[in-house]
Amino acid sequence: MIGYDEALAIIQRETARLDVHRCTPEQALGQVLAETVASGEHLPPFDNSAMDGFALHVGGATLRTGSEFDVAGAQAAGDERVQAIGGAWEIMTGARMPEGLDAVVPVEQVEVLARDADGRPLRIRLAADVEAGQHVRLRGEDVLHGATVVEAGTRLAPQHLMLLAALGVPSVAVTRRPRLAVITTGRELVDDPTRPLASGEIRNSNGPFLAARAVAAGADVVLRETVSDEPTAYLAALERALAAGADVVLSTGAVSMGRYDFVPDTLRGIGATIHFHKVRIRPGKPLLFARLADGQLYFGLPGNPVSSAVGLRFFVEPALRAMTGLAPEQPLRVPLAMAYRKRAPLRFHLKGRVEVDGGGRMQARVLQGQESFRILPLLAANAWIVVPEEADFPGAGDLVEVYGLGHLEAPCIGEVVT
Ligand SMILES: Nc1nc2c(c(=O)[nH]1)N[C@H]1C(S)=C(S)[C@@H](COP(=O)(O)OP(=O)(O)OC[C@H]3O[C@@H](n4cnc5c(N)ncnc54)[C@H](O)[C@@H]3O)O[C@H]1N2
Ligand code: MOO
Repeated sequence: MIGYDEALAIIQRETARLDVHRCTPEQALGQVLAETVASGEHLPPFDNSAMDGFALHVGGATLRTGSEFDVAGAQAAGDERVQAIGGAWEIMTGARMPEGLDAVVPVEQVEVLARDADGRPLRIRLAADVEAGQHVRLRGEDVLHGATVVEAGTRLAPQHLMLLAALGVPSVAVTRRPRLAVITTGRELVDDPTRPLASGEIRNSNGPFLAARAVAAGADVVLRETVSDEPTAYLAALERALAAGADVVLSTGAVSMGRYDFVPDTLRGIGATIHFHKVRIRPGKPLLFARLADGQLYFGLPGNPVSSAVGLRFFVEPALRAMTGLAPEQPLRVPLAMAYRKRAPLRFHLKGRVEVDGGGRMQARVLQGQESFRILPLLAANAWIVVPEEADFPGAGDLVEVYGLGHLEAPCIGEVVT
């Protein structure tokens, strides 16, 4: 049986970047940039005023309170380049600075001494000193033409769209979203919530969870089906998954030691390469990772609900990152709130809460109810706490690794709940 780091290295070795296409930045929201974007424009594109007021020429000295100026013209946002020859120019926020002027005095710091018949100011007196450069936003002050603004490997968020729009970037190169299929196995499973359970049946909770988590992880779910414990029914579902274009197929159940655990043998029978089966982790030890004959990745997740969640979070999500060009994750390291004794020399993935104590310090608390069939404690969890194989009894205050509930979500920080 291999350890987690070895398993992760195999997944990364076996995972290739998906193809790249160009689309508008808005269409690329949530996707990962495949090429670095450099600015083709200055931002701001011209020197402009940060205030409604009057533009002046200051030069090397300070213009003193009480100085008076005739108003030579007016500039509003959208007005084109204009040459100023002395005097004050009435100016609006965002308007292009008249050439030759280098400062703006806000309208609140000016006394208007005379106006024309339409109420436009003709002469002003300064009610405050004015320094060169004040309230002027310089061309290229935010972004210079040619500067790198978004690196390849960045997942585009709304703030990237704001900057790319400000710079007039019409299209970006992004890696397409991975397509994923979920096949839940087990003749005990019931998908219809209105159907009463017959003896021995349970409801399928892995299917809806994994499909929702896969979407939150940046994948498109192209198929979700439940099959009985019949290899033929399973193979038919797998064929439909591949026909739907899946890059990654997940199944739950039928990977352990039971008589109906048909997934490994059935995969071998269709020419899949099984890279590993069973990892030194809890929960989720019987996890299987394979490559199908046509190159698609296959994750056989154990059937217990939390085992399937751990399999998705710590095995499938790293593969989705590698497929889209996101760098491997870095966990937070947070002190444990209370000592935790592990019951086996395995790497543990624990339902946890990151909390802030009374002194404002972060702590990670292992929740009650760690068994892999227990779903309810997941609702109190805001993070996964990972305790490595070699640490058997980490004490209060020892640093442990903390991961968000999904790879695109930072761990939340909650209040201490007692
Ligand atoms: N003799 C051994 N038995 C088991 C071992 C072992 O090493 N030796 N490992 C245990 C561990 S750990 C796990 S995890 C499970 C994994 O079993 P399978 O992946 O083969 O899954 P199933 O047996 O089909 O189901 C396990 C469990 O999960 C429930 N289940 C399955 N699918 C769903 C679903 N879609 N929604 C909700 N619950 C589901 C299923 O009814 C079982 O209770 O094996 C242990 N046994
Ligand atoms: O490791 Mo199993 O995944 O304990 O439930």
